[in-house]
Amino acid sequence: MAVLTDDRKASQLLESEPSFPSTRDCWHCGFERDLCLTIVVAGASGDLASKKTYPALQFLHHNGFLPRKVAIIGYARTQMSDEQLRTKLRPRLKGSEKEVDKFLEGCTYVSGSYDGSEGWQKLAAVLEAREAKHRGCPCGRLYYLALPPSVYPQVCTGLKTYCDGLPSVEGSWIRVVVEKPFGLDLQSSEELAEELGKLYPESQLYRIDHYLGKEMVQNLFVIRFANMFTAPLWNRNCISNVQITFKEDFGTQGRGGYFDSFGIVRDVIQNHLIQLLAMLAMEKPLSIHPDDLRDEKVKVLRCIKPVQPHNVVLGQYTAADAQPGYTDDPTVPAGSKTPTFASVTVFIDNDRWAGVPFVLKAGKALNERKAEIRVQLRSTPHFVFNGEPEAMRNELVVRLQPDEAIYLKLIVKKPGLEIDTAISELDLDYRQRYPGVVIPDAYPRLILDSIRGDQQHFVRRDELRAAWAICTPILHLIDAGALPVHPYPYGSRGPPEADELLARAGFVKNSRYDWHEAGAARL
Ligand SMILES: NC(=O)C1=CN([C@@H]2O[C@H](COP(=O)(O)OP(=O)(O)OC[C@H]3O[C@@H](n4cnc5c(N)ncnc54)[C@H](OP(=O)(O)O)[C@@H]3O)[C@@H](O)[C@H]2O)C=CC1
Ligand SMILES: O=C1O[C@H](COP(=O)(O)O)[C@@H](O)[C@H](O)[C@H]1O
Repeated sequence: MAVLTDDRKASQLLESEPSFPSTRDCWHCGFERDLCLTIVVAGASGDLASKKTYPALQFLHHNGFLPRKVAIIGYARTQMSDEQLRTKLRPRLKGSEKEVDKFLEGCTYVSGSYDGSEGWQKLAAVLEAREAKHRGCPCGRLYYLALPPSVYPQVCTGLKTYCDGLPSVEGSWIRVVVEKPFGLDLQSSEELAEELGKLYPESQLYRIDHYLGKEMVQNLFVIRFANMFTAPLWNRNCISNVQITFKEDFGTQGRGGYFDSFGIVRDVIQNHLIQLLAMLAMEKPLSIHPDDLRDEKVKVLRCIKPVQPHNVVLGQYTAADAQPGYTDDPTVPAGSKTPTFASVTVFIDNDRWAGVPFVLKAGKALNERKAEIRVQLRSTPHFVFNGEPEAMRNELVVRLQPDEAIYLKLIVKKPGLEIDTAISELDLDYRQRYPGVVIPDAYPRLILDSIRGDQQHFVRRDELRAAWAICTPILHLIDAGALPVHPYPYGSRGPPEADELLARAGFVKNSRYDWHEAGAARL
């Protein structure tokens, strides 16, 4: 129970109890209509909160995905009034002024420290007062930590100690949402998990990896297990190699100070790309129950041996075409060797995948922004047609972004009188196939899942452990400066050594593939 020492403050807080003046019925929420939901955004004054958390909440609110009895309370150390918070958030929110105002009316702010008790007591008083007004209703409290992980233990201790007093109404719950990075290596991640685990059981912890909230990542599960044609192909007999690629066409843009202590392997590969790998390679789960799915992800991740140094290429971007190099960023320490590019090949030691290279590639300041999965099949044996048989390979590409698409490169007869071959494609372009359909961003989906209590797209502790186990030895070598970091110009495809690694993985690039936008002249 909260202890509030100052009665005057308590009555003020009670008077200012917020709620959304939403008239929209929450018909498709999938949770109790009566739920009194309070979302606490800890770290509300920060970047993540204003860039991602609040806009995602506004999206859910605007589209009727939040229950009617909902309030959003920001909490952070910065002294700010409710109105100042609203002014700060306003430019980040979308929609008409009326809609934005409606959302912001339900957003209030409490300031307090993360390590003391006073702020948490104030917050607890607000929560309890609000829930008392809705006596008899089940209450949900979503504690969203938009904060650096270094303060998670303090914040969770404060929340647990002072803000754990839920009314005893059936269906009431408390959930804690945390953001990566979850540690710097296996040991520090385990220590953090241990500390949080003492305060909140796994069932209450929602670890966000926002790639799991992307449309095409969730689609992977369906493509793999709802289609008959994928099942017989999805193994070492048919698949030659797999590439999972993340590319950004911009550098650290002033975030270099943060990035420099992590590097691209911790920033993108250990989490997002390994999660994609698990979704791509796991066995079919018993059911779509979150734990059945996560059990399978853990199993496949545990079959992956730690990354070997000879299977790694690292890079760091340098200035080119008036674009600054990584170390030109004033927030980056001079002479830093932190990789902004990495390509790593891993192998899955199980019956399905033994010997198939999975190349995980991530880089900043490259030639394009793109995230995709490329499954390259083996060449057809005894190729009786003209052309280079090695290069005539089927490829299934799942493009996560930009512009979601799935295409299968297919060998066809080149139209005409001769029997000649060409590579064409079966092409599912989401913009064309689903015109006008808005594909929601990852954050609204994941926040909605956490409100619904669905942990399917959140990282379980044993998954996290398995992912760190794959990357930790190589990270220690990188940290020790024991691996070469190749320079690559800003805006290029990365260091050429990465293409050599890809070639060693058996990838064959077919230079004859000639893609035309729909409607343009074809072969
Ligand atoms: N629905 C749609 O929108 C469709 C679009 N297309 C488009 O057609 C174009 C060609 O498609 P696709 O063949 O799949 O993709 P790309 O030609 O872009 O790339 C194919 C693969 O080859 C690699 N690669 C590229 N250049 C080299 C190189 N010089 N040496 C070694 N490897 C290289 C790429 O790596 P890396 O990514 O690291 O450069 C990637 O793994 C793309 O722009 C694609 O978006 C095709 C079909 C459908
Ligand atoms: O987690 C991170 O992801 C972003 C890329 O996310 P996306 O949804 O825009 O693809 C990346 O820029 C950032 O460095 C990393 O920390």
